Amino acid sequence: MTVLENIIASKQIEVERLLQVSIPFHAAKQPIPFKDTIANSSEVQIISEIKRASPSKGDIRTEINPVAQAKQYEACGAAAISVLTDTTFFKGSMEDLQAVAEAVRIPVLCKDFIIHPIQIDHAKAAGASIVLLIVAALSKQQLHDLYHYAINKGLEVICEVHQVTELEVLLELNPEIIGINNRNLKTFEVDLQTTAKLAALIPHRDTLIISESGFRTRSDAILARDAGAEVLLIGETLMRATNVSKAFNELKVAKERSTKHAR
Ligand SMILES: O=P(O)(O)OC[C@@H](O)[C@@H](O)c1c[nH]c2ccccc12
Repeated sequence: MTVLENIIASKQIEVERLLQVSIPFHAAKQPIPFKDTIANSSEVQIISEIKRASPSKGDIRTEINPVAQAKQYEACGAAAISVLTDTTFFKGSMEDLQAVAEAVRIPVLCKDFIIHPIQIDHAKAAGASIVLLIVAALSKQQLHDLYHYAINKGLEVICEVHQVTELEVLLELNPEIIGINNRNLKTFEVDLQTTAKLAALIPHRDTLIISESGFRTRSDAILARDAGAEVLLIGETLMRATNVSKAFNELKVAKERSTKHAR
């Protein structure tokens, strides 16, 4: 069994449980726009992640105060905050997301392995503005159904791909936002070239491309920018940083790139 298969099996049990209980959250705020705020910026934007632990890295910072960390991200100029809400594998929770969403004025992404609409209901009720759908974790039908379910709830959706075959399935949906994960969720291998490889196959100029995972240095950020990413999703490097704003600014690059790379 791959890690992804393992996680999905645990999500199936979690969904059974969620279907038995009433939703414990009632977000006061409406979703906050994300994609439309990116277009006018002159810099590559950053989605900063609250990630206490992961199956690939083990404990990162389990004791973190997610609200204090998120407020630092917001002060740095993050475009959005991603909160890992899976407990079993990432030591996060929907309570983390709810606390963060209440404390910041920027959109919050529910970072989880969504396989059922009930998870989208919980994410929205906890205050998420964006949800993630991982193409590798879903059938084509599930992907279509969950995508439209979330959009109809007024949420924005980041559809995540890692392989060409996943991208081909996804493009039929004509999604507004595509997340290219540089990390293979089945092997945990990270290859920053994944973004360039897949971005070159995305035909619509107005599709927002987010490059996800593995960013440590400024040259990593430049590589993704030159491949066509307008947003970077960064977790571990910011979680481990002793000086968050210094680490953030290191990874913040101008949008401008040489014309030979332009899509
Ligand atoms: O910590 P990193 O390498 O900066 O990665 C962040 C983010 O991209 C990663 O957490 C992630 C991307 N897609 C996911 C899907 C599920 C869980 C986690 C992820």
